[in-house]
Order: sequence, then structure tokens, then C-alpha cells
Amino acid sequence: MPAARQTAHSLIPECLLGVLLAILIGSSLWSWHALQTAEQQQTLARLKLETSALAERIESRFDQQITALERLAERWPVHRDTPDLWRHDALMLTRDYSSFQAIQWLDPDLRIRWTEPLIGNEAALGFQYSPEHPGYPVLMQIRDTLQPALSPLFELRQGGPGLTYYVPVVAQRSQPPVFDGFLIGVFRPQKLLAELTGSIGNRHLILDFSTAGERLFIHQPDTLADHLPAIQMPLRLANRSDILLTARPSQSLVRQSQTHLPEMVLFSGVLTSLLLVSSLWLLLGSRRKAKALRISNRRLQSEIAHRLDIEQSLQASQSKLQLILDMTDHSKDALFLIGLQPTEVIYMNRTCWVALGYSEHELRDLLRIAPQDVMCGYGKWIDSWQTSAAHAGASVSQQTLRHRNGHTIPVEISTRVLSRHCRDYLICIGRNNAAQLEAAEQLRRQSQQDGLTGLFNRRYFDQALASEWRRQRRQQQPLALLMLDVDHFKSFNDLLGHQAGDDALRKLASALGQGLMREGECACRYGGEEFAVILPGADAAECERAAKHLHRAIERLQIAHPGSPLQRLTVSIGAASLMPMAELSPSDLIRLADQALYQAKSQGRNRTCHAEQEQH
Ligand SMILES: Nc1nc2c(ncn2[C@@H]2O[C@H](COP(=O)(O)OP(=O)(O)OP(=O)(O)O)[C@@H](O)[C@H]2O)c(=O)[nH]1
Repeated sequence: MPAARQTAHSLIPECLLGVLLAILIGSSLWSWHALQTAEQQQTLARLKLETSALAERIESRFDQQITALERLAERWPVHRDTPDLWRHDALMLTRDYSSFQAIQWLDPDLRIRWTEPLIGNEAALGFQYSPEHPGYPVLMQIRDTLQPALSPLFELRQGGPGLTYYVPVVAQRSQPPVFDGFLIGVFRPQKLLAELTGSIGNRHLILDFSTAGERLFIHQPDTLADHLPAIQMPLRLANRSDILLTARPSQSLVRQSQTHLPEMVLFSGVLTSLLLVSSLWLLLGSRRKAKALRISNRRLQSEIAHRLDIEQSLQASQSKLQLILDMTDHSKDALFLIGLQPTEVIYMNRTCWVALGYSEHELRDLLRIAPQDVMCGYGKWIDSWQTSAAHAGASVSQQTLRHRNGHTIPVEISTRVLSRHCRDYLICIGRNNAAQLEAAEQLRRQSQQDGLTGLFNRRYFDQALASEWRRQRRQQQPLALLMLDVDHFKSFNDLLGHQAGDDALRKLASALGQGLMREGECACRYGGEEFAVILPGADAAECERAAKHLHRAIERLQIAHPGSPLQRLTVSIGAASLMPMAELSPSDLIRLADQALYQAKSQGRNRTCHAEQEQH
């Protein structure tokens, strides 16, 4: 699965949790709103109920007042003749019901005759209703029906708006009754409504009384709760219903009706939602962790299995390696591995330390502290590999190792460079080649030796003479050569046989070898019965001395020679001594010595002739 799709897939649970949280919080908000609405409806219902009750009580209170007025009117036949009593009762009525502006008697001619209290109502006394007066139709209707009625709102003679309740009165309780005008209760609407609402003692409602769109009175005991609608209902006062009562809830009513339930429901709902979603989120996280743990466990198990495989393979490799190490320990060759940069001996087989007389531990310590004590020129040898390891493939070198007891061991070391993991290693195989060296030396010696006499042969003579020539030339020293030839050797062979001749040559050679007096002198068999002696640094006098010494040595041999005049074997010597110079060569020296030998032969043999003397 692509990574982006996998990430999107893994985010689905979080999205669902987000949606769930949104739904739960939405439900909490909805519940809060529903409860608030219910509370508002409850407040409105209470408002309606209280308004209705209030209207009834106002109407009832008004009914009480007009009933009191009607009762006063019933006593009119008595009051007609006793004005003082009437005055008293009327004043008592206005005192009991302070909403009355005045109590008045309107005579049958519709003129106001009496009024109580008089103070404040003087303007009305003597006033006669005309047909234009708003109350006139009502009066006419009452006169016909003798039923009390309330007038519409009109302007009072005393000033200001007013209402009047007309009660018909009769002069006598006879049949038919004698109409005697009207008893009038005058109200100022504002005062009436204030008295009515004040007597009821309402403190929760804001009451607004109006008629035909004109406000009559407003009662506001508290601040208006303007977020709720108003309740309107007509107020029925006596026969009229044109006063409209508008009731609005006050803040105190709202406070009384409202509870903290919506907020609590909202808070607890949001809290519960958060807790639920958090729990689900934690559960989701735990499940994911558990899943990750299971995957990790599976990986771990797979890794363990893989490691076990590796371990088994490692054990097999170790067994193989141990076998290889055992095999190397059984090798007669010294096998060792040296790591470069830094230099350290990484491995040695058993032959290494056994051949050098150490324990493994001792040899390792010694190689670390003083490797030159084990191998002469170790530092130089390592340095040569350090600088050329990258280029050199393999090489064989002759080295000298030192045994613990001090003697040296010649070793041929085959070295191959190996690079692994940015490091160079030297794989070395050392072999004690003392026997081979000895055999080679023997061969070399044999190649330089004369088979019969054991002296150096002609080949060696040529090399040695050339070498000494160069050396003496460098040192500005003379080089001398003695050429010896056995006298009458042919007759010796002829008389005594070749076997005797060989023996004689061997004895002569031995005497020559022993007769050498100084280091660097060399006796060689030049060919047949001829010998040569190289005398480095010898001048003519030393040549003479050496030749004499050889003559005496040969004389001492006393080899019988029946064909010789002296009856013994003698030699003739040609001596030559030269200062090696650039224009000369070793052959010049040989030629001179040869010439001197020829002279010695020609002068009678058994003597020495010196070419230098000849030349001189
Ligand atoms: N037995 C024996 N004889 C040898 C050997 N080499 C050379 N001769 C002999 O040495 C003899 C040398 O003889 P010549 O060169 O004639 O000289 P000469 O008889 O010694 O006489 P002068 O040198 O003149 O004194 C020869 O007969 C060779 O055969 C050898 O290795 N063994």
C-alpha cells in the first residue's frame, strides 16, 4: 500500500472520533437549547397565567368599587332628602376607594348637582351633559334600561382624562320607580389603574394599559426582560373592554423561572463527550500500541530466528576456523598475520613461538615491545610494506630471526598483501631455509673450488682478481700476483704415474694454502700444474718474501722427483706487482706474471722472477 494512502487510512479512526465528538457536543448544545426554550416557554406560560390572574383581580377589584357605588345608589331615596348623610357616605366611599376622583349626582336634566369631595371638583359642579358629550349616549341607554354602565374615556371638566360609571337612581321605591338621575363615580384612569395594580402587589410583571393605541398607565416594578414576548389581553371593566393590558416579564420573573439546568446539562454533556472521546482516543492509542508491539514482537522473533541461523553459521565457521588454525599449528612453516596501520601481529601459528623458543604469550609481548629483537630489521621491513602495501602484491624476502638463546635462524618469508575493510594485512609464511642456504653455499663453493686440490679454481681466480683489482684501485694500493708452475712435471707423471702426479699436486696445493701469510691473500689452481696466488697490497719486496716463503714450504714437502736435477719437486714463480690504474687491467698483471714465470723457467727453474724488477 502506498505511504500516502496508508497514512490516510490510519487517520480514519481519528476522523470518526472527531465526528463523534462533534455529534456529542452538538447533542449537548441541542439539549441546552431545548431546555432553555422549555424554560422560556414555562416563563411565558407563567406570564400568561399571572397576567390572566392579574386581569381577573383588577376586574374583580374594579367590580368591588362599582358595586360599592351601586350600593350607595340603592340608598338614594334616603340620601335624596338627607344631603349630609349622602355627603358622609360618598366621602366614606372615596376614602375606602381612593381611585374615585369624585362621587356625583347627576339630576334627570343631566346636570351635575352634587359632588363629593368638592375640593378639586368645583369645575364639574353645575355641568350639564349635552348630546355632544361622549358619555351622553351611554346616559340615554341607561335611562332607558336602568342598567349601570361605564362611559368611554373623555376629557373631564376638572382637566385630564377620565372615566365615569353611571348608576341610575330612583327617588322612591315605588312601582314604577321614579327616575331621579344618575349617581356617577368619576375615575382618573391612571390613578384607577395605579390603585388597582398597587393593591394587587405585583412585582414580577411590567404592565402597560392602553386604549386605542394611547398609553394610560405603565407599571414597571423591575427591569424588563426584553428577550421574551409580551402577553396582551383586553381588560373587562364593567361593560367595556377597550382597555388593553400588555404584560411583559421582568428580570426577576425570568430569574425565578430559570434554573441552571440547561448550563449544567451543557457542561456535563460537553464534559462527558470529551471524556468519552478521550477514552476512545486512548483506547485507540492503546490498540495501536498493542498492534505496533505485536508487529515489533514478530520482527523480534524473526530477528531472533535470523540470529540463531547466523549463530549456527558462525559456529560452523568457528569450527572450520578452528580446524584451519589446528592445521596451521601443524604446519612446519611459520604462519603469521600482521595488520598495518597500526602495525600489530594478529595471528601466529604454533611453529612461530616454538621455533624461536618462546611461549605464545612471551613472543606476543616481545613483538609488541621490541620486535627488532626477534627479527633483525623488523622496523625497516614493516616500513617498506607500509609505503608499498597498496601496490605490492607478494614478495619473498630473506630475513634473520633470533632464537631466545641468541642464535640466529635464517628464514625465507613469503609475504602477500591483503586489503580488507580499508585495512592492509600481511599474510606471511616463514620457512627456516638454513639447509637450503648451506647447500647453496656448498654449491657456490664447489663452483669456485678445484676438484683435485681443493683450492679456488680458475673461474674464482678471475673474479677474485677483478674484485681485488677494483678494491686496491679504490684504496690506491698495489696488487701483486704470483704465478707458480711445477718444474718437469711431465717427467714426474711419466716416471711415477699420474696418480702420483695428482697426489703431488694436492700436497703442493695444501702447502700453498698454508703458506699464505696475510688476510686477503688467495691461492688458486690456475690450470694443470699451474697455480696463482693473489697478494692484495703487496709491493715487490713483499712479493719476494711471499715467493721465498712458498719455495721453502714446497721444499719442506720433499716430494721425490727422479726426473728433476734436485731429485725433488720444485716450482718456478713469476711475480708481478702493479698499482691498478685506469689504463691497466687485471690481464696486464697476469701477463706480467706470466712473463716473469717464463723468465724463471728459462733461467733454470726453482726460482722466482719478478716482472716489476724486469720492467724497472
Ligand atoms: N698427473 C697429472 N699430470 C698433469 C695434470 N695436469 C697437467 N699434467 C701434466 O703436466 C705435464 C706438463 O708438462 P709440460 O708442460 O711439458 O712441462 P714440464 O714437463 O713440467 O716441463 P717444464 O714446465 O718446462 O718444467 C703434462 O705432461 C701434463 O700431462 C694433472 O692434473 N695430473
